[in-house]
Amino acid sequence: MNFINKLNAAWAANDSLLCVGLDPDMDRLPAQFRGTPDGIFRFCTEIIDATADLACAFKPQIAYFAALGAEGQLERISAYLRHRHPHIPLILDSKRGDIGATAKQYAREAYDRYGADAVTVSPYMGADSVEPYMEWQRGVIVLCRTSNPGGSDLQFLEVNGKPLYQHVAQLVADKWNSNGQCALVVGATFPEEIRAVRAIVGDMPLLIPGIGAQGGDIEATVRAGRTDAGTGMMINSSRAILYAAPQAGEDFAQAARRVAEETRQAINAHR
Ligand SMILES: O=c1ccn([C@@H]2O[C@H](COP(=O)(O)O)[C@@H](O)[C@H]2O)c(=O)[nH]1
Repeated sequence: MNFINKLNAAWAANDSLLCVGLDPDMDRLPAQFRGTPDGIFRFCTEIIDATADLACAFKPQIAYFAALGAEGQLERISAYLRHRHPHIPLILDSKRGDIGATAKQYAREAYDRYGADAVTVSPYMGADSVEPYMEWQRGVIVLCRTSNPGGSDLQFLEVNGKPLYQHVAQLVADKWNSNGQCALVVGATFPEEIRAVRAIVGDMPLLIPGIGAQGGDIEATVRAGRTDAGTGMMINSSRAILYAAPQAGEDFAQAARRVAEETRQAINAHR
């Protein structure tokens, strides 16, 4: 099943637009997972099992694995997700961008090594830098209006009367999405920009990081980004779920589940 079909099915099956981010930070892992050879694998798979019926996608950010030399554990996490929860898409957040020959290797890394259903890419180097991803017939999620304040430095520059991020949205909608495999990253910290992007791209899915630890407003995000069908979004939360402070009697996975459920409900209240 291709990425968009799988995403549509997960939205419906779990009644969820919540994407659970997998950003394992060694300094914040529960003590039992630190300093062991497979601690990241065990932590992430417990989070996956605790939230798989509440999520429309999982999004590992590759830096958290690569920085620790834990790419092998990410491979095992991806295989685990495919085996145990095959209906939930895996989005590899790697934001690569390079010349075509190198992009071909990055695409292989994402789709073959990690078996990702979709991968985030930077549009900055243009069409030939994303073409190798398109050849795989999987999901390609292009950075458009990122959630960080510094994203405005370039993404808000006026070009021919409109901000650069809107040109990116238009380019992806008109040209790069010819096989219907694209999505865009737009931050929850910028709901007006979500609204503007939605108006440009129709029903194209949006990956929306920035709620939870970054403080984005869930209601404003959902109102701005929902499609007529009440879907169209993968609203990501990573740290707020992974490191939810356990309440009395809870363990870390139960706390993660509680926050994931609260977040899903908060999103669904405005769909
Ligand atoms: O514009 C962007 C693009 C990607 N991210 C990534 O999403 C998560 C957010 O984590 P939180 O803990 O929920 O803040 C993280 O992996 C970022 O690299 C983003 O935040 N903004």
